[in-house]
Amino acid sequence: MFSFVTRSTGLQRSLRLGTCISIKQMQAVCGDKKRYASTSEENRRIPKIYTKTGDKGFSSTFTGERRPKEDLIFDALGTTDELSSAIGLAREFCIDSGHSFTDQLDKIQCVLQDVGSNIATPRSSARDSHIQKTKFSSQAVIELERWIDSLTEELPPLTNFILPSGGKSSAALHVARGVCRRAERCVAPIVRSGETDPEVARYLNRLSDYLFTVARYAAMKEGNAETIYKRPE
Ligand SMILES: Nc1ncnc2c1ncn2[C@@H]1O[C@H](COP(=O)(O)OP(=O)(O)OP(=O)(O)O)[C@@H](O)[C@H]1O
Repeated sequence: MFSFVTRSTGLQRSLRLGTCISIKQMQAVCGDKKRYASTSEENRRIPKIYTKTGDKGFSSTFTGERRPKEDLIFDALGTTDELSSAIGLAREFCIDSGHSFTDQLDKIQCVLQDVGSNIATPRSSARDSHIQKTKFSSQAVIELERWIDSLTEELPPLTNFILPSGGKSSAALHVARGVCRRAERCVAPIVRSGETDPEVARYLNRLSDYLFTVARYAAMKEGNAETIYKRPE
């Protein structure tokens, strides 16, 4: 028999994964949205954000496995979350400056939710249904490449090493780029061990190039000079 309690608990866990909730996954956990919407008043009570189940230094993957919090999976999941937060902050500066590319940053934050879903579903404990629901599409990499190429067409060629600079939007995008490269380092070992989809690593690798390019683009559009590396005297 369908047990909403079990599914609701799963949804709460999924929602608390933070980086790994997507509509696809919510529907996966809830069965479907209609079913979720038609639950009784009692079941619709707002759940507490804390379950205390993580207090002893262990947490759950989306496949239901318990692992220590220092596990490579949580490291990669947490760093992807930091990356999305860094992009979110940069996006706020970019909106204030009226940049045209903020919808790209929105889209990237959504894709990073899917990256989180993939990471939170280690292949060694995933069932076929988990794998299908959290499959990461290579389409997102192609889209990033298109954006990079189009922004690059407007930029003057790079002739020097530039330092993170060029105004608040640009500098914040460089911070996000640094976090992206850290996320890439965290993901590398879990891709190598077969736990995570290699497309996730490709996406993060391309995303740091996008963030570098869009940081330069933001500086250019705002008329801000980028600081050029000079050998210290
Ligand atoms: N420190 C962490 N860094 C990255 N990911 C984490 C961390 N702790 C938990 N997670 C992942 O994020 C999800 C949501 O985090 P949450 O803090 O709610 O988990 P928890 O600590 O196990 O539970 P609770 O906070 O209710 O005791 C977890 O199910 C787990 O997959």
